[in-house]
Amino acid sequence: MYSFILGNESIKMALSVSAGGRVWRKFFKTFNFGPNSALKRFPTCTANGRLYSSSSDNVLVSKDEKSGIATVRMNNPPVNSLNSAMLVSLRSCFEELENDKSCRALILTSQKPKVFCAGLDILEIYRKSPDYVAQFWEKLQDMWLSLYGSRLVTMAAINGHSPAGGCLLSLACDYRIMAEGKFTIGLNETQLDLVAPFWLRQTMVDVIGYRQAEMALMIGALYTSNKALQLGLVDKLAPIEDVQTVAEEEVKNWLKIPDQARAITKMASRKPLLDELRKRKQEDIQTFRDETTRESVQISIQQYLEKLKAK
Ligand SMILES: CCCCC/C=C\CCCC/C=C/C(=O)SCCNC(=O)CCNC(=O)[C@H](O)C(C)(C)COP(=O)(O)OP(=O)(O)OC[C@H]1O[C@@H](n2cnc3c(N)ncnc32)[C@H](O)[C@@H]1OP(=O)(O)O
Repeated sequence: MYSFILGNESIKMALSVSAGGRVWRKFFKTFNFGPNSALKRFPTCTANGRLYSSSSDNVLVSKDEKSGIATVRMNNPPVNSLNSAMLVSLRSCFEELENDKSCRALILTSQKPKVFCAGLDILEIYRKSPDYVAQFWEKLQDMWLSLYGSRLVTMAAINGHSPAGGCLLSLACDYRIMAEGKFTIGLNETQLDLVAPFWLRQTMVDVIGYRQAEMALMIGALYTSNKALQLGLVDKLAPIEDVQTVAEEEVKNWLKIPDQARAITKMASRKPLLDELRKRKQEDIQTFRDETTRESVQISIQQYLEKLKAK
């Protein structure tokens, strides 16, 4: 019964051979997984289970065939900022791993230690047309839906700074291990005169609780690793050179839990937010487009860029 969750077809197969099939059937009927749900997609992986077709090298993927643990390394120098190409590569990589029946877990990390991800590429929202920023935002939504809604064990191995969109990626994972030291993490959007969208704010609330999230979001706080651990924003700290090894050990513990029960439990708790974004996708795109192209916001972004360059 507790076989891999590969998509709708294998779930149906598992149900038909299972004595407890009725229970699971009722579960899936009750939760009515939507069209983008990882649990509904049909697997398309090749015979050897590898289908990593990214045409660029901004995302590097390696997979241990024995354990089924894939490591996804962001590789967009100098700071892994999330531009359109990066968002598309990440999404396609997450989806390919999702559909790879031999993959059970994903570790997300940076190829360049000291910076996990600097967040959205600010240049993608600076003096761009409304249509361009709308398309950019949709790419972010789609990437997030694929990571947050993944059946896999997802672990962020945060080997450096992780502001804004870096924190968004981390919060979309199941567990976060961060490098000790001077590195920071948080949702600092308000410092750029931006407002984090409802789905991102909600993940912060879900992870650190209402009061702390409300405060952190309002002041756009960036926390050191120690403070982030104290708040529960990350789950564990490790010396920077050990972050990957600690992540692999932690994943192995998680993989002792039967995949199906773990993934269904995860989906049951994440489905409301996934559905809410799917339902309000266009409204969310419009808000982003209208907000970011406002002249006052463009001036704030320009000032922020100048501050970054002058650093
Ligand atoms: C309901 C309302 C809806 C409205 C919604 C509106 C907005 C929603 C936003 C939602 C979510 C996400 C937002 C974001 O992610 S915004 C981006 C925020 N990111 C940051 O604030 C981080 C900025 N970067 C840094 O703090 C540092 O670069 C660092 C990550 C700590 C790394 O430091 P260091 O290693 O010293 O590198 P440098 O600072 O020297 O940077 C190297 C070059 O990279 C450029 N850079 C850095 N970050 C970015 C970025 N995010 N985008 C574009 N470019 C970036 C930096 O300027 C340097 O360029 P140079 O070499 O040409 O000088």
